[in-house]
Amino acid sequence: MSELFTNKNKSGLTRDLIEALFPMFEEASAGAIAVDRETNITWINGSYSQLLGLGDPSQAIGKPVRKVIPQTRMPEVIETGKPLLLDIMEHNEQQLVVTRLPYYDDQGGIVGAVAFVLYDDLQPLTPLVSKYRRLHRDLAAARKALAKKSRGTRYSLGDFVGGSPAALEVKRRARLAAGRDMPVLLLGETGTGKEVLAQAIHAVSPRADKPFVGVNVAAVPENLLEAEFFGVAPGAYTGADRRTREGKFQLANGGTLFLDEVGDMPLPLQAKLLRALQEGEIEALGSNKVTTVDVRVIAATSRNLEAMIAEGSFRSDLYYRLNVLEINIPPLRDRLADLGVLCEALLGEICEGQDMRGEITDAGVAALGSYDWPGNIRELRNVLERALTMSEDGDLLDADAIFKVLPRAGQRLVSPVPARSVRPLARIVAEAEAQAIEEALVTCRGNRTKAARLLGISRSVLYEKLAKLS
Ligand SMILES: Nc1ncnc2c1ncn2[C@@H]1O[C@H](COP(=O)(O)OP(=O)(O)OP(=O)(O)O)[C@@H](O)[C@H]1O
Repeated sequence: MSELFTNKNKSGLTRDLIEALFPMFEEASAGAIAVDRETNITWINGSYSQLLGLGDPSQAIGKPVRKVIPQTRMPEVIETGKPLLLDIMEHNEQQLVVTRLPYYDDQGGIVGAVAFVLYDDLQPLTPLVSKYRRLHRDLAAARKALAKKSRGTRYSLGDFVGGSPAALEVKRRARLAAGRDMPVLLLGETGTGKEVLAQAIHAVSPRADKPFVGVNVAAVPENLLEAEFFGVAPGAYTGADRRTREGKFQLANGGTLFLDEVGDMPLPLQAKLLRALQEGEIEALGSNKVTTVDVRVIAATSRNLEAMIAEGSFRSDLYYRLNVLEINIPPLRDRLADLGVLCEALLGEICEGQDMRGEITDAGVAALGSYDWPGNIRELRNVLERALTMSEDGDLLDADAIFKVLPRAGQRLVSPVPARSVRPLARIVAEAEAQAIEEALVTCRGNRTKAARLLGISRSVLYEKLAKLS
């Protein structure tokens, strides 16, 4: 086998192949040309000279190929002895797909090169080129998503949509917070974007390439909170788990810890949290070893912490520790000017990857402005999603489409169930539950603790159900 590839045989094989394939290539290609060792043209066929606008092909013979085709890479093929199997060459604003091959004498020395123009128009390659572009785009999007994921965040400051003076002030303060390594307290009703903002602050802070770890205080049962925050030493609980379990503080080490619904933290744990923040030290449950942690805390709440301090349910020293830089996120009803851009962004998100247009008329936006949005932007997203689902007008939402789904005082939205239709019981129960939760949240203006009480369930069960719903 290896003798086949000695220089002599290789050159013989190449010549044989060239002789056999040449007429076929010449016929099928849009042009062909040959040069000698000095890169002077020795032959050019009629179609190539026509393509190059030469008129009489014989005029080109003997001329250096670069004089006739300035962009050619034939000299490179002669110099390296390596073929250029696929290349795109520009000539007179035209893009030509070319292949260039060296050819040898019987001693294996290069005597020249031959080139074929495979396509003089990229049209036949359009499916390939667009597939390549699409893959390239997908790759860039996947890389971006991966980078965000490895930081632990999904949002950046651009995701906090809004151009009203109130929204711009929020973004200004968020940028300020990002540049300073200090605790931040985010205040705002449910669904106003506290988590969006916390992630965005982390993503533009010097800790961006370190973890972002979030914990929703209200969603964790009270007896598990300490372990959730500070971890568990091996053997802390008799029997079962003998491994170390890291808490959120350890997981966030070097990065940012987001304490959502910090107002729901029980008093005994508030004291431990204060110590962790003051000393930068934590103690895992069942351990007597103190570990140092370096964590930047961003806390958020929809509750009135000052009123809680007055009634004795929140420690004032913890409040001052958390509230070094405060950002108040206004409710949607106080920045209705942002409805238009928010609709555009949310409809874009909802329709992404689906065959839906998702647009809203000015009258549709004005209709949204008639409501007071206790669930804020989360509720706006739900309303738009529902309007699109029920839309009969090619996904263009007008005022009628909005009024059909907009909750009204005393009349909550009921999904249109065709009369007498029988559906699986589990689905009916799930829908009734979702509706009851929504009603409770609206009645309590988004206050989840009150809503849970109204529904007769614990806060953590309510959070579990909300997580499933979203
Ligand atoms: N300014 C904004 N621009 C675009 N989307 C937003 C904005 N604010 C919130 N959202 C969207 O609204 C939803 C709720 O946001 P987020 O979870 O950040 O609110 P929150 O204030 O933390 O709510 P909660 O207090 O109930 O946890 C998310 O889907 C988020 O993407």
